[in-house]
Amino acid sequence: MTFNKTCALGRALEQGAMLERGALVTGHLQLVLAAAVSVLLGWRWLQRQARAGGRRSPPGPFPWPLIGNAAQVGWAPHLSFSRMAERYGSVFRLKLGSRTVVVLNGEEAIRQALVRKGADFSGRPDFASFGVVSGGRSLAFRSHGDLWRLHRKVAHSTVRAFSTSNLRTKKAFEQHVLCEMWQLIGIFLQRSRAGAYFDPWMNVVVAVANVMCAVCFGKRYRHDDQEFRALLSKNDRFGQTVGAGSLVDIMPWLQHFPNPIRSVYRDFKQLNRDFYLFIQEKVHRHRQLFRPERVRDMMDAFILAIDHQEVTGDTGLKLSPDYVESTVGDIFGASQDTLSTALHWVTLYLVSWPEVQRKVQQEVDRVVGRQCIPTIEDQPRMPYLMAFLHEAMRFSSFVSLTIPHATTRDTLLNGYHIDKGTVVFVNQWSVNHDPHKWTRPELFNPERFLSEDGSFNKDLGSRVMIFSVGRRRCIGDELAKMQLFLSVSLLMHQCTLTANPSERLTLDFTYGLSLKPKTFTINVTLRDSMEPLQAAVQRIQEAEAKQ
Ligand code: HEM
Repeated sequence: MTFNKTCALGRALEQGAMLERGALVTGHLQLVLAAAVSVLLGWRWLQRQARAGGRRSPPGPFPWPLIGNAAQVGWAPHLSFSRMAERYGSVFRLKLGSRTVVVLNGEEAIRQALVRKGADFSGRPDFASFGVVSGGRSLAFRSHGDLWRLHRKVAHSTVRAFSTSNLRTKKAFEQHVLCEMWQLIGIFLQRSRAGAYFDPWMNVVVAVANVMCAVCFGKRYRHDDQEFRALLSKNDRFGQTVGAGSLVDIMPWLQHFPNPIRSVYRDFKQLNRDFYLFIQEKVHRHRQLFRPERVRDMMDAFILAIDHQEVTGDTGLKLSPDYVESTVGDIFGASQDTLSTALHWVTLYLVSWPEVQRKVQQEVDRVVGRQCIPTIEDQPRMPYLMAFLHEAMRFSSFVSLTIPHATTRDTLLNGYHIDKGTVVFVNQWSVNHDPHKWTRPELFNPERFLSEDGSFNKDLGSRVMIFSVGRRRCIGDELAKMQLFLSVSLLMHQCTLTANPSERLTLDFTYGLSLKPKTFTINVTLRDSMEPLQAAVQRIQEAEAKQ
């Protein structure tokens, strides 16, 4: 027994000594490894410097092997980047996994890169996830080149032709918004019966998507259509995969063994397939009923331009027929996610600051009256509403970082050398919250956009950066502003929104390509009669029935 004990003790001591020796050896090994890694990094840095001909690359934090600076980016990359910019300057460099990333902060650096050096910064990274969107023919996620230029021209002119190009198209678009807002308000009132509070998110998404469905392929869906809701409910997962700082593309080795990132990417591929099939089915039916002399909607316009007129670019390149699907997919996807997120933030701000809501209602009543309904022509006479919408976009900066860019050639920015193919993150949030440009940017204050005479300060409004700038600037900015103006003016003319007193309202968000507010509930009451709105919708429906 004793022997055994001694033996056991002896073995334990021996094991202890071995462990200690092991620890010593491991300690030495760690030192040797650390030294080797440092030498390797130093050598690679020297090589890079030599390749850059001694030119300076942007400063930045020390990158760790394998993950680089991924741990420093955290849950809200735009906030981390703004903090890093205070230390390293408005142009700095990071390593995310295997990729070098240059981050641009503040208006000067961003305009310098995207506008003055637009050709050098208009590429997209060769990320695997970008190749999955719209069957690999996405306008938004593919890199620059002649085909992209032609694609963008066709898409941009068609979007304008069905929304903002003249008063007739504006009126046609306005009617789609009017019908959807009438439906949405009806549902809000139903869900608010007996003083109930409800989460407005999914109804807002369906209403916004329905406007784009009507414009793109002349169809709308019921709010309780489960298939449509399931399709739209995947917006978050899309944005989390393609948003700047997502781990899917910067650590491709994570795809080789089971882990949450691999599941996210598999989900992403599936949701892109589902979305593409949804659009493909609509295009198929449209092609069967297509008549060139009767262009019914945006989809017909793309079929006409791509299949029949075979538009060509300067270099003679053509878009193949499957660009109809990818273009409609891009426009439908890009618009419904961003616009529903914008309306969700607007709703949150209206219930968070009831005095702002009252001012909007007073202005709408003064300009429109209670017997008519707001129209797009009322916009110039509603400076407070315009100020509120611009403050909502500035304060939320809900597309905090644009879709990632990439350099198209070796280039110089602020005296720093940047290699061709470098990933570039554009921090729009830093522009909208720059304390040197905005007084107390952390406060929500629509009045900042009003001049002394009470008019809307357009110059200041144009300094809010949410649609990006330069060659990749959003092609739907005018449509988006028009839809937001019409939706909010109609909502405020008809209803009062109230926060749930048993809930603590928070301005926190979930990160992705667009920042989403956390769930909140509201109650909606009718201000007086819905008759003028009802009558306007009836007139539209009767006119449609006659066609
Ligand atoms: C409030 C609403 C919207 C916001 C905040 C917004 C914002 C943006 C941003 C930040 C980009 C990326 C620009 C860059 O990478 O530098 C973008 C691209 C794009 N947006 Fe929008 N967008 C909105 C609505 C729309 C709408 C309504 C449409 C379509 C009708 C649309 C279509 C597109 C397209 C096609 C691109 C890709 C452009 C390209 O890569 O060349 N967006 N948008």
